[in-house]
Amino acid sequence: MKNLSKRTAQRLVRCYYLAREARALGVEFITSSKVALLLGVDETQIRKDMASVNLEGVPRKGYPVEEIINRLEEVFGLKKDRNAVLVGAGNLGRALLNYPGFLRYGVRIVGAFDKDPQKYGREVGGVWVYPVEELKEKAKTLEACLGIIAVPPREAQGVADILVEAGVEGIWNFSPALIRVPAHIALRNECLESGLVMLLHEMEVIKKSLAGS
Ligand SMILES: NC(=O)c1ccc[n+]([C@@H]2O[C@H](COP(=O)([O-])OP(=O)(O)OC[C@H]3O[C@@H](n4cnc5c(N)ncnc54)[C@H](O)[C@@H]3O)[C@@H](O)[C@H]2O)c1
Repeated sequence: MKNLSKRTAQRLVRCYYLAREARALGVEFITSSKVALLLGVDETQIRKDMASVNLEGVPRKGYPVEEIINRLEEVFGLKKDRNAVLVGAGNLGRALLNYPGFLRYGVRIVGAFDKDPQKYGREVGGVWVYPVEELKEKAKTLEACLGIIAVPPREAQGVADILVEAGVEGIWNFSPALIRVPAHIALRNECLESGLVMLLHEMEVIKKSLAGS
């Protein structure tokens, strides 16, 4: 299988959620036209996307929902168990530590770190919070391959550098800082604030166009 383009991967992630929803409703097959309609994309594109991960439909029935889920979990590497460490046990960090949903993707947060003595030396969501000075060593012993950053933006690059030294393979950055990592590290910047700014901007644009019409 060739490497997926970013766009194909994004569409397939949405197909994956759709298939899970369908399974929860007891649906066994889903047609490309239904997927296309629900995702708001062209049907031919959906067939191409499915074919790119070797998924084939059954004539007059569609794609087997269970097969979509299994195949995409394989493609996205969701069948592996992975340990993660979280840095910054503040408001957002605590919410992430208390969220059990990452386990569904094989991701277990096995340790948290903070620089504030009021925050470390206790458990949050069943995860022990250590002083950040122990991050590099502990992330190694805890065999963490994923680092989650929930510190203020000015601290994010320093934390990312330590995570890289600790040997993580991926960083999930929730701070708005644009951090830099070496090419062999996967990086995802999850800036909720910029999503909010885009939404507010869209609201303004819609309002203006309605006022002008
Ligand atoms: N709270 C939210 O809903 C939210 C939403 C979107 C984005 N964010 C972003 O997430 C980050 C955290 O936000 P928050 O609201 O949780 O802030 P917060 O101030 O509540 O928590 C930040 C935590 O990081 C710790 N910290 C600071 N520097 C550190 C370092 N070098 N090493 C280890 N720990 C360190 C602090 O002691 C604190 O516990 C920010 O970058 C923020 O912009 C937060």
